[in-house]
Amino acid sequence: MVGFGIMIPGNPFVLLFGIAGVLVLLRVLLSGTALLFVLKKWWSSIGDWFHVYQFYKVPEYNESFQENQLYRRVSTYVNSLASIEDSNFTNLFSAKKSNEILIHLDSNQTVHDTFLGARVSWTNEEKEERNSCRTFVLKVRKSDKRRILRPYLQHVHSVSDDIEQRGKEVKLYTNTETEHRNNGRWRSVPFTHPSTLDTVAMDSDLKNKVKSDLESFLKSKQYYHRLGRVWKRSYLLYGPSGTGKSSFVAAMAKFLCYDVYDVDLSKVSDDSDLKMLLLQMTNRSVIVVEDLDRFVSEKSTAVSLSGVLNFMDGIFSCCGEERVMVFTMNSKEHIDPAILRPGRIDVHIYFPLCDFSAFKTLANSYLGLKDHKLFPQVEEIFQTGAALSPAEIGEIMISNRGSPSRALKSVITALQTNGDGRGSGKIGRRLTESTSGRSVDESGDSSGVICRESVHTVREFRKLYGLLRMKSSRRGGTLDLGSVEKEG
Ligand SMILES: Nc1ncnc2c1ncn2[C@@H]1O[C@H](COP(=O)(O)OP(=O)(O)OP(=O)(O)O)[C@@H](O)[C@H]1O
Ligand SMILES: [Mg+2]
Repeated sequence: MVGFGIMIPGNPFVLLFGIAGVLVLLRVLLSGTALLFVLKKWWSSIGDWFHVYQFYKVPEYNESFQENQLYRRVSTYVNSLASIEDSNFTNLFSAKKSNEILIHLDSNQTVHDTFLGARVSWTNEEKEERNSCRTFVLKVRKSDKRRILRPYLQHVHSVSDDIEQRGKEVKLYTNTETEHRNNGRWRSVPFTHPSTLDTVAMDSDLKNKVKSDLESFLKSKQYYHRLGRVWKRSYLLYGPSGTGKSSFVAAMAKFLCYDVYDVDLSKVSDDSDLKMLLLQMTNRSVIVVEDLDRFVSEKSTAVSLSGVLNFMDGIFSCCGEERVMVFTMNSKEHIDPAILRPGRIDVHIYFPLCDFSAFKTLANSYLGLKDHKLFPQVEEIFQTGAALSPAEIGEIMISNRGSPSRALKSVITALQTNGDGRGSGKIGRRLTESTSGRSVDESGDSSGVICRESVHTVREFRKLYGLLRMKSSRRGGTLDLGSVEKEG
């Protein structure tokens, strides 16, 4: 009889070699199959039986609903780990550079990391419940925690700093409805508005003043702190529709390299909701409230006037630093004087309809024209008081960009038919004023924006623009050089 059996080699080395060979063969066969994944999971659970772990939570918001900066850093760090590719669920996004793909950890997924020989893991916890915020949970072996925790968190900090510096992308935040308040009220998209301070047509003196005002603001941390003031500055941009207010806000944010928070008052449920939104904004940001006059006069928001005033300079607005607040409106006429009272909004900038000088700037940028035989005719029409908004003129130029002569003729026709009288009295309004009690230039140089209290500066400025009569605006008590010119 011939028996079947497994031949066991007598030499132990041959035996070991054989076992190793079988394991390698198994590994090769199993790689890429679900079985390997299950085995790995078992192996890690067996490891977990032998260790005691410490868990650290990093929530997105702190108990006062302010953004936890560490959460943002951890998120940047975790999404940069190579091991994220081993996670079961990830989100893929196209990056700013068109051929780059970004991988982001999906909710409730875990990613592993090693540091100084210790193995740690991060889980991106996201609960379905209302009002619960997103949290990263760090898992560290108790035996490793004393040795690695501090240096590891420092490592997370410096890596995320590095990444953020390399690819700082300015973001535009918009507030969501109250019902969607999970994970905070702000949603962000990359801020890609094409406007810059160079592309906005406005009086070059005025533009330079605003530029130097912003520059001096950026350098004034110590100055504001010495005065016991919050390091923030507010601007009111007002003027007819299509004169470049929104474009200028975008240009300011780009110039400062700050994120933009665009507050939609129609989506704010009440005054305390507005405070909450303010608390959830980060530092180094431009906070914009567009069309404030409309919301206040039409009462198309649930926010009260006192809610708006508190937002501007109340105690809650002091919870952040290095912030620029910008309010836009079409006219100051129907606005409550409390909003315009001196000191409430630091700088007021008027955006006028197009005059001949602004027209030339637009013709240069839209049509590449420095001069043209039709320019004298255009100038003549402007002198009769005809005016259109830069948006209207820009539109005509864009649609006729193939033929500069046709574009200019169309502008002339539009000025003759639609622009009659709209521009009268506008020239003197291309001014800025400050109600903060300080010249914009912190060195005390009065060449900056006008201060309400600094009467000499105001007079000099008025002389400069040929405005000899001075009058306070009817209700606000704020200097409004534009209305003087208009009425005078
Ligand atoms: N001063 C300007 N210089 C260059 N382009 C301008 C200027 N004003 C307006 N435009 C162009 O017109 C369009 C509309 O401008 P924008 O939205 O900034 O006006 P606005 O003052 O905010 O108007 P509204 O009061 O209706 O919100 C933009 O595409 C912008 O490029
Ligand atoms: Mg606008």
